[in-house]
Amino acid sequence: MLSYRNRRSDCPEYERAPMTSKNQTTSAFSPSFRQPLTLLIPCWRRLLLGLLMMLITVVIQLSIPRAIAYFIDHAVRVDDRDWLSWAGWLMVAVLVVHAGATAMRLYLFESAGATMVTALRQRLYQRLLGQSISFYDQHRIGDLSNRLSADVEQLKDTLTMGFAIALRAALTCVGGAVLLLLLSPALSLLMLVIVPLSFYAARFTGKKLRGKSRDVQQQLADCNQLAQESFANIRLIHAFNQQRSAQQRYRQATDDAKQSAIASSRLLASYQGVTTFIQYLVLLVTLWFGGQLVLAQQLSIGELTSFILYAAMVAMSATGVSWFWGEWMKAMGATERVFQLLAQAPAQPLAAPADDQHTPATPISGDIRFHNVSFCYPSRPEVAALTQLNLHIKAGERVALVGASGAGKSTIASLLLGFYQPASGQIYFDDIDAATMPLAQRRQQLAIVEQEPSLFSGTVMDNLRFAVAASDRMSVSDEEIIAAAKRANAHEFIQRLPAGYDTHLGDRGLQLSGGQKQRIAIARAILRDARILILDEATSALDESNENQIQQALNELMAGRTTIIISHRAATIAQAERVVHLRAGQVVPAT
Ligand SMILES: Nc1ncnc2c1ncn2[C@@H]1O[C@H](COP(=O)(O)OP(=O)(O)OP(=O)(O)O)[C@@H](O)[C@H]1O
Repeated sequence: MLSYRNRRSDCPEYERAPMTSKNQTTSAFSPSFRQPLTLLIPCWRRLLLGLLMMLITVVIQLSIPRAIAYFIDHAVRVDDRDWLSWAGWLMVAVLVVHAGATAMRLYLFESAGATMVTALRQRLYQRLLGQSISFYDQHRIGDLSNRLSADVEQLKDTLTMGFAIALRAALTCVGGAVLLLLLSPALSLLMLVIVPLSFYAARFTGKKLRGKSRDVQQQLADCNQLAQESFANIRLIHAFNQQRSAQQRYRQATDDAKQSAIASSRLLASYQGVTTFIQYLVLLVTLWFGGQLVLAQQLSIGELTSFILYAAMVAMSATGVSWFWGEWMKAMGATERVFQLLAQAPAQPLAAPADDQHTPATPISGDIRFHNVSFCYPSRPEVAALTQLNLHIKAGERVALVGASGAGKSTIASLLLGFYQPASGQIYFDDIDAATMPLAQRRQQLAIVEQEPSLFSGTVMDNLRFAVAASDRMSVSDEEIIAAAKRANAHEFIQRLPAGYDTHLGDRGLQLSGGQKQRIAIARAILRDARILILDEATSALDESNENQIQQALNELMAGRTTIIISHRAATIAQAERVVHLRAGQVVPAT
């Protein structure tokens, strides 16, 4: 007899999902600069128009100091009131254009951000759905949902508004620098020394920020995971009086995240301090040196005024560009895992290819054969769940799988459903090697009633329709759904719900009892009308009063189908024509 301890497997080293897990906060994966920019492609029209608006505002902004210089040096010296009011109206008109272009620019960039973030979320969600079940065995749900929410949002802010602000700052910086050179090359040289300092400070801080931001994001994901787990297990927490310890764990996790966020803010604050100092230093030096030039009559007061305004503009824009560098680094650190996930190929052949979904399955009679199948779960490669298992279930046969907990009963169901692939050996459906069958087609032949059926938030009708929404029977009428519910003995209790079939089931279907959920699951299996039926502890939540009713429904469901019954209940096992005993991942030979 094999014991668990010596159930070591000859399973190959599984390829682990590359995404970092809880304790790995650093990753070798690093998105290129271009990668995030490709996300902007779907909204390029809006962005282009936004850039045009930005160009208008930059040109206006750059022309203001020159206009002021002209005003000081010429206009106020001539006593021409008509000219003054004409100039006033012109300025109002320019300001209106400036305000309009600013509003348009903001709207265009914000809406482009919303478009980008939606497209990214959809892509990421699709990628996640396409991963194998073993991927989910190895990743925490809280972590993944954080990628979809907080990480994506962070990228949006940087890529759209942040990018726009930086671009405007860069344009202003370059334009201002050219105008400064034209005004006074001597004074401009001073700027050449000081401005690069602010870029250097940005580069230095940016690198550090990237790492810190990645840590913050990971710690936030940890908090999210903790909260999700607590909410999902809220009954257990209350039953065991563990509210205080749950609170402590959450406090600890959020305090850790706070510490990292504070460290990040400290870095950012010091950087802001340094750049602000550089900014004002530029102004002071310009003022002092410019004053000398005015005294030497090499510069007019108007020119000095406009020079100072340009110098301030250039210094501020340089800070803006370098600020963006910091933000970019932060966003890259925070979203490394988003790009890691996007780069992760869907798990073929485990994932259902999209166009397979609608291809009708080649009908099979329901004959199943496991030939020398060995398997270990990718998250536990050191333990064999099945070892050289041989099992033949004839079409239409009703077989019960029994055995101690951990013997491998549910694993057989998971392999049939193609959640995992055998490490060695073959599974045949009607002599067709399952490995050669498109996964979606294989699944069309199977229906499962689980021990703890999952219900989605939505109406009862939605939850029933879910069984066939994307299968070979593309649509079913409400009447067919109600007929299935009647056959599953679910119709009566559904009718008693506040809005009948239109009653909204809460998160995870909490409003229903275990037995009611199982009847919904049976109705789903009836709707699927598959050749092979798997009942995984399907009657575990039934009391004696409704057991007979359910059993009737199940008998009708099982008629003419290959049925695999996984159960510990003698009454359920008695429904089988043959009982297969499993022990330590193998079939126990009949004595
Ligand atoms: N998702 C998983 N990841 C890693 N190991 C798993 C996973 N599911 C099951 N196992 C392990 O595989 C072995 C077989 O488990 P399986 O769930 O098939 O047993 P079972 O006979 O259905 O047990 P039970 O009657 O308790 O449901 C056990 O050692 C179990 O710990």
